[in-house]
Amino acid sequence: MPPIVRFAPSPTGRLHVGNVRTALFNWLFARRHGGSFVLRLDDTDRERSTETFAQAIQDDLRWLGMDWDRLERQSLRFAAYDGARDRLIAGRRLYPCYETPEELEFRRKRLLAQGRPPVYDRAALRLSDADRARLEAEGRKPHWRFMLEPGDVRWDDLARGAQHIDESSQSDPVLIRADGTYLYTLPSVVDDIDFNITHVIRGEDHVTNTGTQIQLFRALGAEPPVFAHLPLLLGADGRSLSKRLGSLSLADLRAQGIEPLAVWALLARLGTADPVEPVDSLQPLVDGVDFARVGRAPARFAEDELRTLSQRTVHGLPFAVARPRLDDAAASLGEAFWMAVRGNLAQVADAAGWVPVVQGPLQPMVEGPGFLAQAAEVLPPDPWGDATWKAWTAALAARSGRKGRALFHPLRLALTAREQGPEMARLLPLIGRDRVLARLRGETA
Ligand SMILES: Nc1ncnc2c1ncn2[C@@H]1O[C@H](COP(=O)(O)OP(=O)(O)OP(=O)(O)O)[C@@H](O)[C@H]1O
Repeated sequence: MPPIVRFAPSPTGRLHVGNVRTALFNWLFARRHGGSFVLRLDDTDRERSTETFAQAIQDDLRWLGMDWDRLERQSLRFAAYDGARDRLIAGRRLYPCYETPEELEFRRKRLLAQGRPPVYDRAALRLSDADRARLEAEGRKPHWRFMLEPGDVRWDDLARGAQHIDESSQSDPVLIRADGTYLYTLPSVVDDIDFNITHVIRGEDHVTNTGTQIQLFRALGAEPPVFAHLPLLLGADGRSLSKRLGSLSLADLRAQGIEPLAVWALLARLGTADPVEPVDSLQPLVDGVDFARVGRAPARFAEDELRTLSQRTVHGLPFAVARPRLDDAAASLGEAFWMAVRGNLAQVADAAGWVPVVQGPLQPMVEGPGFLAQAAEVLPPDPWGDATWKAWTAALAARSGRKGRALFHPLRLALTAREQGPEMARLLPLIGRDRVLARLRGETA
């Protein structure tokens, strides 16, 4: 059966590179195995989630070139969560509790003082109907706990290997707060069941919830999915990343002109057994995705590494990939122009800077006129091609007696008005004979 995976960010900020790494592992896994990818917006927290962030997350993922087969929003699914809640209550797996945070804290401290684990004692289960009625009459609202079954919960994690959590040492988790709002666990499991998620691929921040979630899947009559928990990505300083703090956002990288393929190449390979190297399509990353090759230590994200990789990516970027991001003038010059200039660009947008060199107008930089007049005299006739530059400079060397830098540099200055740049052999036919002649005469052309 083809896998169905999901990426489930909360729209409480812009995506950071850590979120993106988890997103792209999901996407790569789905594409590698012919499966599908669900984007699920965890927007049940109405105070912190915003529509602007929900849109921004989609924009950021689209900028990366990531598509999704299905989009879901938790805020539209409360009926499903309420249904699951009612089934759990009917099955006596969800029970109301009335303790205040202060009472719980007091009990926790007392247990610790006695040298016992601070596990919730299920006192609420011993309340009679009359006790509950009295508490409610006092104005107390219940929060709801999920009754864990004792013993080990085991799963084979695709990234971490065999795992187990002893649920006897855990407090029954609260699934619904006293104000009636759901914590993360129940909506997430209900969605995973309803969307037939086969593989939950996410950050290690969720490992500790997994035992409870597996029990919840079973309590709701479903088989748990396969899990893969990947190490969290850290900042270069070793600090954790957070959407709410705005750390290392994809939006910033985009504004800096970072190449999306470089983001993929770095995040898919960082901290794995495979070398980080530029790619010119997603295919090698799709083919190579393998959670067993991801190291167990948290990887650190270094922006300068990304910048270097981004430049190397641009240098090898096929025209078809670059074209949609070129301005009209650069795009209209076609593949030959792109192939000539790409090796000299820090980012795709910089191609625009080379358009006047090819198309004019350009004020040439000319040294004394004698040499350039000789150059004009031996300029080969049309048609021009890849070999023209070599033929021309050979003839000019013979004519002028110059060689090396003294031969080539004045030509580059006259024809491009720059000290450095793309190979002249490639630029020359793009500039064209008439414009070359004018520039050799020192005219703006
Ligand atoms: N540093 C990280 N490295 C890798 N994955 C991460 C990292 N931080 C979060 N994730 C993953 O991103 C997905 C979305 O999580 P979530 O929306 O809670 O992100 P968050 O950055 O932790 O959010 P917030 O800062 O708003 O709490 C989850 O699968 C989570 O495991």
